[in-house]
Amino acid sequence: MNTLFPIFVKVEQLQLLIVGGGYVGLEKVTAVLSNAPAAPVTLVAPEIRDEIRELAGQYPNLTLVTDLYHKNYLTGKDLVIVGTNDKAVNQQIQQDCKAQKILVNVADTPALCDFYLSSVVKKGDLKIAVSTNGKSPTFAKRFREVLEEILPDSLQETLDNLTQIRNKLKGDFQEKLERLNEITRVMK
Ligand SMILES: C[C@@]1(CC(=O)O)c2cc3[nH]c(cc4nc(cc5[nH]c(cc(n2)[C@H]1CCC(=O)O)[C@@](C)(CC(=O)O)[C@@H]5CCC(=O)O)C(CC(=O)O)=C4CCC(=O)O)c(CCC(=O)O)c3CC(=O)O
Ligand SMILES: NC(=O)C1=CN([C@@H]2O[C@H](COP(=O)(O)OP(=O)(O)OC[C@H]3O[C@@H](n4cnc5c(N)ncnc54)[C@H](O)[C@@H]3O)[C@@H](O)[C@H]2O)C=CC1
Repeated sequence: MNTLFPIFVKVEQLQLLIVGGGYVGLEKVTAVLSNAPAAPVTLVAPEIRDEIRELAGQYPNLTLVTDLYHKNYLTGKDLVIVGTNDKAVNQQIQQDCKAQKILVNVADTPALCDFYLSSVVKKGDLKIAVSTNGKSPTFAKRFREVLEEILPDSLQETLDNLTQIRNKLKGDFQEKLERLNEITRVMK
């Protein structure tokens, strides 16, 4: 059974730390910024890939720190993603986060993760997160591609129209709910 509880996080109002500046660091920072371009992100690692440095040029909210991890870097952080190539360091960071009740993801060790990243399908305001419970990230990626392909671009227009109707509808909650259910019945 997949017991993960999906939520959509307002990461733009949280402080995120990424530890590790290699391929995994790049993948994770790209995933975050492609969803939330203004999210405040700090990335710390002694060696940081050029692609990440280029991103920092594009995103003023991405702060790079060329240093080894130290517990002090957790101060003020809400979420941490760990992706160094040193298992012992990854484990230490996870323990430090748990001690401070900071939610942590250790990319290559599912057992040490409080949360997983997902494959994200985006069509305007519609966002669908795909999880395989850690079973196959590649399946999640492929399924994202399938959904992106089949969902029409006109979805945004539908959402905008529904928002207008939603804002115009008078009456109590129950009446509005019934009307909106009626209008969207065509989707079934
Ligand atoms: C548990 C989880 C924790 C987490 O990272 O949050 C995790 C763990 C691991 N990933 C590994 C490998 C790969 N990960 C990807 C890709 C993605 N991985 C992502 C999420 C997750 N990966 C979480 C579970 C998500 C779920 O439930 O499905 C995605 C969805 C989101 C993102 O990272 O942004 C993103 C696709 C984004 C997209 O394109 O849509 C690819 C493919 C590729 O890069 O093309 C490969 C190589 C092929 C393969 O192995 O499948 C390894 C082995 C490492 C090793 O061998 O050393 C582990 C560790 C382990 O499984 O033990
Ligand atoms: N979850 C996932 O999607 C995947 C996970 N992995 C695993 O993740 C790990 C990292 O992979 P890559 O990014 O490809 O490695 P990499 O070698 O490209 O980068 C490692 C990074 O960790 C940094 N680092 C090392 N010690 C550190 C410390 N004490 N403090 C801060 N930063 C430190 C290095 O400076 C470098 O930036 C590997 O163990 C790999 O097996 C690999 C592929 C996919």
